[in-house]
Amino acid sequence: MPGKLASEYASWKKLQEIYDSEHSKLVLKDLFAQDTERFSKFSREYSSKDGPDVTFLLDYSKNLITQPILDTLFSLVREAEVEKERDAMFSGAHINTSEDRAVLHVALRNFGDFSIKENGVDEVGSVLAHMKEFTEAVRNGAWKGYTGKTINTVVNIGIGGSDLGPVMVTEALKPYAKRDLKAHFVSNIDGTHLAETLRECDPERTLFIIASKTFTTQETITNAESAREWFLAAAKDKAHVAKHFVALSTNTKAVTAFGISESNMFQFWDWVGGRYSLWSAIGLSIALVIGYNHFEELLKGAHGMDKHFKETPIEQNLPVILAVLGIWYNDFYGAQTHCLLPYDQYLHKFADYFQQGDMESNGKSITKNGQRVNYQTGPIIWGAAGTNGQHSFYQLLHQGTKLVPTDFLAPATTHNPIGGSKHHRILLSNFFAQPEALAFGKTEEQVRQEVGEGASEALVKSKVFEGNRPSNSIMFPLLTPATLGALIALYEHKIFVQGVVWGINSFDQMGVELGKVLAKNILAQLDKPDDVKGHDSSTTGLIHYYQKYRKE
Ligand SMILES: O=P(O)(O)OC[C@H]1O[C@H](O)[C@H](O)[C@@H](O)[C@@H]1O
Repeated sequence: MPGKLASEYASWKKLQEIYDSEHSKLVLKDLFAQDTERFSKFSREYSSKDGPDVTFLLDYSKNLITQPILDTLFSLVREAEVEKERDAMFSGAHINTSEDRAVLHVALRNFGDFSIKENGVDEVGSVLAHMKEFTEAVRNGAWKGYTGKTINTVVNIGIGGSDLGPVMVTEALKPYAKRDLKAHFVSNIDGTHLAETLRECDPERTLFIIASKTFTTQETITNAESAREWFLAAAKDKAHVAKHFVALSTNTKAVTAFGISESNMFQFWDWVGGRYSLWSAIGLSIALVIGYNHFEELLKGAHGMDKHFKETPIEQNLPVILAVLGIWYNDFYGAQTHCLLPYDQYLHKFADYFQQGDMESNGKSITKNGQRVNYQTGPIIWGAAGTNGQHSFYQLLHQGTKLVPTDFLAPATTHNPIGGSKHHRILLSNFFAQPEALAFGKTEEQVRQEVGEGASEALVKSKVFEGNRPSNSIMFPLLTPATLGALIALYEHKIFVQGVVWGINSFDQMGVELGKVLAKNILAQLDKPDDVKGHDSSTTGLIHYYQKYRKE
């Protein structure tokens, strides 16, 4: 039942018993040796039923599980009524209870399959049409700047969900990009971010996209105001702002008060969470860079995964499978983190994106019913594009004291087959080798044979790989817009399933508020040492140090 403590479910208790009595016997080397069918039992191929072709393989055989463990994890999902909650989400029920909101990113990419009732859902099509018309005009040069020149640079000003999705996707889909349209993303309030970006912009040919769901975010509004000042220093006349500034927001009043007319505004709705918003008007920079048709493919790829999630029985449901494996490590093995390792340079922002997607969704400790959880919720998400990580943090993955469950992702084919795909074969050999090394390690006996007689015991021990470190591998033919859409939706729904099992609300973000309030108070005290009041001695000391050394 949504909001119930997960530890009260019978299957949770059973999982604890299984863990206590069996975990020392769960050794991947033995599990594979005992069952030659393990890969075919614990891997699944996804294929989209309609829409653009999407297919990928999820291999979860290198996990510390047996069929009975998996079955108990699926029972947990049933006990937590995940399917009921999923259907409630898809129907438009207000499952974001603390904010009394629906959660309908699936409505942004619904191509007629789900009937959803909520205010604004019937406007999705017209906003998409507006995005299509606008992006085509900018890309084909019909949209002109204030001196009659075409746009060659877009600057998306936004933060959090109004930044990370567009950044990650435009990077991931660069092969589809219009190369003569440069895209920049300014998020940080640090003036350096905007200043360094503006150095590369021509006011006559730059389009600023002010992306903010609330249109009250301090960083975004301050950056937008400074960008407008920079623009007006060249353009002089405020009337020219209309040709160079557009807004993506739910807050029409604040947008028009900023000086952007409603006709230059792309609307979305309060049922779109910031970290689930790249599918909405927030994706305008994506559509500008890769073209509207490719943006639509991205949406369709995600929609295919939505249908899979909505219609597939729990045992074959890929987001559910990823979710329960995560719960197994997080709550029974005590793993603190989850690592995302795409072996694809284009996906180099994938982990950054899901840091917000997962940690802002499931980094909660109070259930929907107001109880403190007595188990771990959302993991710390981190990662990097392969093979870079191998030369930095993989040491800890292989021989450190922490259990780090990992997801490896890779395309079979590269968009850049330089050297007859020589690079790609080397990349993939690493993608295959790392999970193998993590799972099966290297025994002391093997090390002894290698180092020969006379090697010190310490040296021998230091070269042993214990193995038994779990991972998932996801492989797809090529990173296309639709494939990326499906992969993002796969992880979104995984996060959803985990949130329901843990009984928390994955769709609010109360934890970001306190710091914002304190910063506002401190900002008003920064000028004079005498103004610094009401803080602990550490905070006071830090502010005084700043006041001693600051230069305007
Ligand atoms: O889009 P905005 O309203 O400007 O919000 C930008 C971001 O700021 C907030 O602090 C939230 O924690 C994020 O979920 C959100 O994506």
